[in-house]
Amino acid sequence: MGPHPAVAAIRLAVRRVLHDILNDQTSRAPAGRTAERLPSPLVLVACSGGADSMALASALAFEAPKLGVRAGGVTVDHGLQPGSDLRAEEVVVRLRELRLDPVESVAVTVGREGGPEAAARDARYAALDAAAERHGATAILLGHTRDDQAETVLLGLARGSGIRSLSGMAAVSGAGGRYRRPFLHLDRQTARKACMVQSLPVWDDPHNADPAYTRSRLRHEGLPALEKALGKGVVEALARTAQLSRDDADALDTWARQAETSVRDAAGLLECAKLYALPPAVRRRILRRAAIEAGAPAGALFARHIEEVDRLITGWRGQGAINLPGRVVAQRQGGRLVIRQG
Ligand SMILES: Nc1ncnc2c1ncn2[C@@H]1O[C@H](COP(=O)(O)OP(=O)(O)OP(=O)(O)O)[C@@H](O)[C@H]1O
Repeated sequence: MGPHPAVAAIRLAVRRVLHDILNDQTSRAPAGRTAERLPSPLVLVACSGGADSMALASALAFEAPKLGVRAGGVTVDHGLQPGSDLRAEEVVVRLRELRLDPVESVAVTVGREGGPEAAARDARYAALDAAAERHGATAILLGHTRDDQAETVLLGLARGSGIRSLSGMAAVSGAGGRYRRPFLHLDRQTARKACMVQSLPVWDDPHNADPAYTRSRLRHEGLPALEKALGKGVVEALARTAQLSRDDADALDTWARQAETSVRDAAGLLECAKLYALPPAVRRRILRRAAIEAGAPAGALFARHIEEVDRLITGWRGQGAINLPGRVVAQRQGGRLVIRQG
């Protein structure tokens, strides 16, 4: 008898990603080095001890040896709750029980910038990056599920900042494609079930149920209300929206990069008449890139800033300079758009 369907599903998802990692390694290898002669790659699982990442750890532990991949694990102690260090040690024990090696717990200090969720995320990714460097890991697996993806799309929708923010999380991201999300097409229930049938103890993060956090409210109130109103398929539809939006956003980014050279004059200044002729989605991307290049921090540059700069092109009536974050100033001068740090 084969494994339980939930266990089969998590293993298949991880197997596919391990194959991708091995293929990438082969295609990047110097000419003449065959797969047999390449060092066995190390893949780490980022594990909070929650159901999603415990399921991921168990599937990695099962699949990696069969493919000649070394498998390890990292848990990050955010230090946000009393006893979080003990819990991290427990996660370490559970990962070792799965025969992952190396396994480590990393303590981080969470700052305040961008709010509690963003600050914890920044600290976590910095620690995971450092762990990957320290151990020479080829990839780090994250346990984000289809449900997490649906939540991310809704958060992007509420921000109202275009299809890039609707495109959610990428299956592959980070420096050199370091981060992989094998469960992005799998629902949270499957991961939880896989832990249950394998008798894997899981830890439920109290933050996940804390209504003080936006994502938690969305998970426990927003999405259930949407499912009630629109039907059960809404999570899947939102995740599909993410994929379609990502493809569209990538295409528009490419278009904007190509168009950018043709709207600059010999001195490299942006020509307003040529910008005017472009579709708004392409033009706004060029304006955003120009503002970031001039020194505006990407995270502080909102759609309303770009819309204002855009009006210098499409709604010109002699208005003055526009102030952007990072002391960047955009102004129209003799048919040219000048964006620079003031
Ligand atoms: N403290 C942590 N240490 C290591 N990795 C983490 C930690 N917290 C989150 N991660 C990684 O990020 C992924 C997403 O975490 P997040 O807390 O957003 O989602 P989740 O649905 O609660 O996941 P999980 O059930 O695995 O805790 C996790 O699956 C895990 O891979």
